[in-house]
Formats: sequence, C-alpha cells, structure tokens
Amino acid sequence: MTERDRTAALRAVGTMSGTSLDGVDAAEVVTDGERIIAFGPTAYRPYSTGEREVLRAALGCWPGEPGVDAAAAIVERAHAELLARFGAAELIGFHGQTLAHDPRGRTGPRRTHQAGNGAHLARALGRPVVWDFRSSDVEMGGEGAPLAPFFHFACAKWAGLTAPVAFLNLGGVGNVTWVDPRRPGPEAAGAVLAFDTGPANAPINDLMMRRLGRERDEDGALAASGRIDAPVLNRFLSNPYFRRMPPKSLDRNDFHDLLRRVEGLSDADAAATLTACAAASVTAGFEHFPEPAQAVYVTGGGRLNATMMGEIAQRCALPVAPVEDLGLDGDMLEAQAFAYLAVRVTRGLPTSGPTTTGVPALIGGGQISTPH
Ligand SMILES: Nc1ncnc2c1ncn2[C@@H]1O[C@H](COP(=O)(O)OP(=O)(O)OP(=O)(O)O)[C@@H](O)[C@H]1O
Ligand SMILES: CC(=O)N[C@H]1[C@@H]2OC[C@@H](O2)[C@@H](O)[C@@H]1O[C@H](C)C(=O)O
Repeated sequence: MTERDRTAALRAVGTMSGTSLDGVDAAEVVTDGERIIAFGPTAYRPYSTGEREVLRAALGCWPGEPGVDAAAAIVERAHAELLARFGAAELIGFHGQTLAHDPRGRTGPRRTHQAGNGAHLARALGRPVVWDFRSSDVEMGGEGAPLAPFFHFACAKWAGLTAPVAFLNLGGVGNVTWVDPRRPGPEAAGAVLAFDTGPANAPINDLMMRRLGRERDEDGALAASGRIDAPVLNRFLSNPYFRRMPPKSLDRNDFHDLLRRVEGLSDADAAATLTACAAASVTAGFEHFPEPAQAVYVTGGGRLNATMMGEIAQRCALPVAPVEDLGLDGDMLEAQAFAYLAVRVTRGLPTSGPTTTGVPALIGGGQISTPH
C-alpha cells in the first residue's frame, strides 16, 4: 500500500442477504471508493430454518404490512451477530434483505423494500453504517438494481483486464454487467452496461423444495439427467422482458408462473427445463452488449451448478469461468460490492447511473447512520 492509499483508504465491511434466503455474507474491502486496494476477511451466517420461514412469509411485503417487523428483527439480529466479528472495519455497508421490489410501480407507487434498519445496527455496533442503497435511485426514476456494476468495474481493473468482459451473478435472480476496463472509471461513458437477466436459481430451488424437500439441485445433477421441454423453454423466451433494452430489473417472483408450466414434467425434466430457462435468459441478455465480451466471469451460487454453466457456455460460445479464475471470491462478491459502495457513498461518489439502473443521471444512493 502506498502512502496515498493509506490516507485515502477505508477498511469497510459489506453485507448481503440475497434472494435465495440462505443467509448473510459479510466481507471486508480496503478501498478509497475508486480502486480496490485489498480484500479482507469474509464470514457467513446462515439463517435457521425458523428464521427462513419468517423471511419467506414476508416476501412481497411492504413496510407496515404484517410480518415485516418480525423479518426485519431477524435480519438485524443476524447482521449484528455476524458484524461483531469484524472489529477492524471502520465502516459498514448494510444491504438488508430485499422483500419486495417494484421500481416501475406495477402494484402501486414505484418502490423497493430492503428489510433491516441501518440506524439500529449503527447503534448496536458503535460504527457508522451506510444502508438503504436502492431507494433514492428508484425515487429518481431508476430501477434501483443492479448496484454491483460499479464494483464489477473496479474488479476488472483490480484483475488487470484490458478488454471488455462480462460479470454474471447467478443468485436467486441473475444479473450481468458488461464492463470495459479501458475506460477511466465506472461512471465514464461506455464503461458499464448492466441489467437483470432473468430468474436463475430461485425457480430451481422452489421446484426442489416442493417436489423433493431439498434446498437445491446440487451441482445441477438432477437437471443433467433430464430432458429440456422445448415448448416451455420457447414460451418462456417469448416474454417481452428479454427483448426490452436495458437497464431493467426483476423481483424474485416475477416469473413465478414458470413453475406452473413445468408441473406436468418429471422431476428431472422439470429441473432440466428450468435450468435451460435460466441459461437461455442469460445468453439472450448478451445480445444487448454494446460490443462482444471476451469472456464471462460467473459469481454467485449458480457457478457451482455444472449443468447451468455448461449450457450458458454452449449457448454463447464464449469462455465461461467462475470469478475465481480472476482471483476473486464468487461467494462474497456481492458483500464486497456493498463495502465498496459504502465507501463511495461516504466520499460523495455515484453508486449508479443511466447504464446500470436507468436512473436519468449519476447518483449516489444510501443513507449514512452514525452510532450517536
Ligand atoms: N453446489 C451447488 N449446486 C447447485 N446450485 C448451487 C450450489 N451452491 C449454490 N447453489 C445455488 O446458488 C444459490 C445461492 O446463490 P447466491 O448465494 O449467489 O444467491 P443470493 O445471493 O441469495 O441471490 P441474489 O444474488 O439473487 O440476491 C442457492 O440457493 C442454490 O440455488
Ligand atoms: C432488488 C434486489 O435486491 N435485487 C438484487 C437481486 O439479486 C440479484 C439481482 O436481483 C440484483 O438486481 C440485485 O442484487 C445485486 C447484488 C445488485 O444489486 O447488483
């Protein structure tokens, strides 16, 4: 670390409680809000079965609705326990748990809802907390998601890349960032283009739970043993979402009718078909890239699903590899993103813009809560 790095840098810990509802990730990043200077320790705190049930029951709910306070209390408790292990971090970037997301106002006002109050955490942990990262973007007319893209740009620089690549996150929902690391910064014209690709693991997990009482299709083994139902896949791909120009974002349950469409199929064929839907929606998204990516680096749990990874590679004819190939941590990239974004917020730097969330101008989201 140079002297300049030492004075400009902050040690921040970021957290992510993702749409899969499996638990909370936390990861430290040392950064000045522009460059990644170092990655620090990481930790994970799973939700118990009982906690997960409370969170699941609150999915789709807005503040003030039944079940939301109980969900928020669980989110805050889990984060407080986990973050207590990060005594060296000077700043916390707290994403919270998305319960509902409707940036286009299809069900009422345009809004997004991440459970958990950062002011409570700041008091509990005695450190400043940046939180509520998405609301101001939505208020300004943006999608409020995805927010990791500016961090993906910093990752490409950190890895020394010199040509456009894609970072693909395969969580409950999929999202992709096309990055041109030849640009000076993430906010520069032509540096990033990002959007949600479609449902990724969420429908597969729901199928596994409903039919077999299992959390997921381990390594994509069940899907590998089944046959893809072409009519279901083609009908899914005819959804106008895939042709819509980015930016665009999704709620976890936006494609909930997909599960109904595979009802008549065997377990293996249903898993194969849902996996193909996830892969095909990803590669349909690549059509929107401003110029071809040289490679696709995959983060999130879906990178461990060999069937999904194989189908994406087959459909796009690009090298598709886990982000570990760049020296990054695919389990923690989103948590690291919120550490990085928290520092950007404290430095007054933008966290989203027209090519990431579609917000009309670059904006810095997030509230800062101090302990006192
Ligand atoms: N070994 C594996 N085989 C198959 N699928 C896996 C494996 N490990 C994880 N997954 C899938 O990845 C999911 C978790 O991914 P991840 O933690 O990236 O999601 P998330 O952060 O909750 O979601 P999002 O990014 O949408 O908020 C699991 O629910 C499961 O579906
Ligand atoms: C509203 C919301 O929480 N969206 C999540 C979700 O999970 C994946 C995808 O949908 C992405 O849009 C986003 O998370 C990542 C971290 C993001 O904002 O970049």
